[in-house]
Amino acid sequence: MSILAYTPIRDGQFTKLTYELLSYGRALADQLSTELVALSLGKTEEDQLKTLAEYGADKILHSNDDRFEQLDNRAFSKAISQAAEKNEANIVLMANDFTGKALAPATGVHLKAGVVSGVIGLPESTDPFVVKKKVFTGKAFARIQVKGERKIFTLETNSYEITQTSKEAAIETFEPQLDEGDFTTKIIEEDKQTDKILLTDADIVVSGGRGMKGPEHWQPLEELAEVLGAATACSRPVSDEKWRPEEEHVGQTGKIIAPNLYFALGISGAIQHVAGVSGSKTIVAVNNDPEAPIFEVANYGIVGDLKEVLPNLIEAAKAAK
Ligand SMILES: Cc1cc2nc3c(=O)[nH]c(=O)nc-3n(C[C@H](O)[C@H](O)[C@H](O)COP(=O)(O)OP(=O)(O)OC[C@H]3O[C@@H](n4cnc5c(N)ncnc54)[C@H](O)[C@@H]3O)c2cc1C
Repeated sequence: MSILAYTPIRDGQFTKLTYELLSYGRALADQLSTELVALSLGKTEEDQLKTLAEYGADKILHSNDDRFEQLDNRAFSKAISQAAEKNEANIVLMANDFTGKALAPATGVHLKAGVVSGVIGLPESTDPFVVKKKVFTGKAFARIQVKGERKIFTLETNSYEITQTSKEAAIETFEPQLDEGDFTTKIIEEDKQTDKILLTDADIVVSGGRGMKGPEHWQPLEELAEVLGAATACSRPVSDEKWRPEEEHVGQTGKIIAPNLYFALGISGAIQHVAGVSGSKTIVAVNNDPEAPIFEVANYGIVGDLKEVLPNLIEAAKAAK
């Protein structure tokens, strides 16, 4: 038996979540006294592939097939299943990003595996096999027993510490058996909305709420984002009022994000907003109301008026650079 971790590549790089996934996979493999196999599909530089070992992989499988250039649910899930079968992997790990969310159910069908999405830690027990995930927009936990022999877990962002080692591992070529009919998706044209940092990929996000008082006051928020190399976001009323574009809206009905650092500026912290940002590693809130609910979820809170606090934050960020 082994554990297979599917490690998606984006713009030629593995993401932070990939390294969290491998660190998690390493700990799970140690717990089960088995080996961790990393699988990469599509063109990837050897230097990048080698990093997979540094974060815990015992073996790296790589397919250089051009056809893996864009995500295709059918072809990718079939390839992952074949890799799992070839390596007798009873556990398949994926990131709980758009790739894992798309591929885990289809791979589950191929492998007849039990699928749990958004797992937040190592199994609480392995006999029976019980994993934990957040439910009800992060207000409660569920412990889920997976009964089947084969299991697929997608790991929630920011739920496992990255551990780097000086390990090395062999890179093996993997050639899945796929025919043209397995590639069902063809991207004809890409029309990028913005060349700014993508909100869902951003490491740092600076977000504004109704406390910003109007679209004409957004310049300092954008300046802070620029100094920090951050993406900008907003609460729902802000996008409803057209102060900011709809694609910046985060929360239950907007984008779900999990950056390393989230600034909530003039955001009250309503449950529907927090549902979209609670996966953030660190939340910094600025609000002039000390009773604002955002302070219940914030790691750092500043009680004060944004007119005074924001220029100081910008200066501090510039100084830190
Ligand atoms: C079904 C449903 C789905 C929803 N989905 C979402 C969602 O996806 N995302 C979302 O964001 N909301 C969502 N909402 C709305 C949500 O309930 C809140 O109404 C909304 O998040 C509040 O936005 P806000 O914090 O920007 O505004 P407010 O609640 O008005 O808060 C503004 C905050 O700014 C502070 N403030 C004011 N002036 C200053 C100042 N000068 N300096 C510092 N602080 C100041 C105030 O103290 C206050 O805490 C949803 C609601 C429903 C019913």
